[in-house]
Amino acid sequence: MSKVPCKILIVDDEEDILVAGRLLLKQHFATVLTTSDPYHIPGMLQEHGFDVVLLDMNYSTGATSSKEGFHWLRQIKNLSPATTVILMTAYGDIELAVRALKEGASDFVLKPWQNEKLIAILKTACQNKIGENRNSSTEAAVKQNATFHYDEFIGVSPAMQRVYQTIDKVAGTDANVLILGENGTGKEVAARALHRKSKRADKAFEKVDLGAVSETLFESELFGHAKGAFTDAKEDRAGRFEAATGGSLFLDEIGNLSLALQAKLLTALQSRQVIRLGTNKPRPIDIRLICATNMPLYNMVREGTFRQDLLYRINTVEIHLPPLRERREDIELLARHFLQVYSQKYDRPGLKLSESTLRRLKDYHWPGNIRELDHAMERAIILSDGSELHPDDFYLAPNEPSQGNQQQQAQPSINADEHTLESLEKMMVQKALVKHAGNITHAAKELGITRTALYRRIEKHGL
Ligand SMILES: Nc1ncnc2c1ncn2[C@@H]1O[C@H](COP(=O)(O)OP(=O)(O)OP(=O)(O)O)[C@@H](O)[C@H]1O
Repeated sequence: MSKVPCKILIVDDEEDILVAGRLLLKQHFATVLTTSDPYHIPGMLQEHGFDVVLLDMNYSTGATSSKEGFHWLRQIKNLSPATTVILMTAYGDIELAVRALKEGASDFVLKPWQNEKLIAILKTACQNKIGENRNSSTEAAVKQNATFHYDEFIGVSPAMQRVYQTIDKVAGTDANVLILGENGTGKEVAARALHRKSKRADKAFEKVDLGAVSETLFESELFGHAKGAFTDAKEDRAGRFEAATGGSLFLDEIGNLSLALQAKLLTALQSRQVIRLGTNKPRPIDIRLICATNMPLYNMVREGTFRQDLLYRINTVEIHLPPLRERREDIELLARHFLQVYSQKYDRPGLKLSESTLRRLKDYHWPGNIRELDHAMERAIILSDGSELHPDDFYLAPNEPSQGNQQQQAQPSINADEHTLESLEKMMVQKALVKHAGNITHAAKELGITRTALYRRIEKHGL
């Protein structure tokens, strides 16, 4: 009996179902893969480009609300619109199944299934696919599909799927969210996604970089001031809390706040009101608070540099953004995304990544995470010649046994006796660039020189 040339994925958290399904379907269809972890769906879709996904509706033990099934149904339709989804539901879930059909599922089977019926449903689905795919394989369509996006995130790794699901769950609530992750992992992207998916989406998203607000301006910046409250206060001004009314307030770099300012922020959050400097009128605040930091807040609480009560106020829900080196399956997707963006920007159509470049990018430890990959791709595209990017076009530091940028990386020490002034300067510049993942502003700040002076030195030393 010849098998139907169709690729099927079965997703169910019960191993017995997967084994039974695989044994049955392999007799009739060319490719049958299974997974018990729905977080692997996006990665598997990208790799194999399935024609049909047979999807269970409930996952966490005992869950029967089918919420998860709907989440994964939407993910599949978003990532790979050409893939047919057939749902598996228990008897009694018919209403849910009907809702799922409206949301894009093609059909449903009742569990426990009848073998002939399941095969018939899948054959019909596959035959329809074969008709549709005569000219283009689903795999190619999936690979070319630029919609491996969740909001503005690119990434199919299970680690990122967990992040997307948390954002989906929490966005509709007013819970305070704390986003943790190394530099450049996408904390601001996550904060904006939370806002866009919330019921506050049509109101302001106010971002305050607490690392850049001075002690003296903190209160006026956050709570506002009245005319004449201090020398430069020429007129009444609302602070960021008020500006964010009805919307979201994103406090970035919250780990950089001094203890004195932490106390002021906590008071405002506890009382849910602010008082503009130079006035005594409390104004109620109506904001959704999102905070972010790359600092180890829990350690800081232990060391006494971050208030525990403030931490508990801001961390109702925590989102941890994994470093890029812990989700290597996303590197190629991101690299291709930036290739597309910058080859368009710099008018280099048709530019490709060589196989050896891809290998190098996937092996690298990316201490500056996605921001570093973004900059590395842009720089390589600007500096490269020819139609392909090669490993030499990238300025990447040697891989270190790094734990990333949350703890300071061990930098090779420099023995001044062994070098000339010139070579020392080159090494210092190099070291600062690596530490700050090519970020000129930060590297210049660390070196105590201006950005222009740093650019001059980069050019001088051919870096
Ligand atoms: N998953 C992703 N897909 C595509 N682009 C991303 C993703 N994550 C981050 N980026 C991009 O990487 C850059 C850094 O992201 P972002 O500013 O959100 O990081 P961050 O964690 O807030 O960094 P920092 O701690 O330095 O403020 C941005 O240009 C952002 O658009």
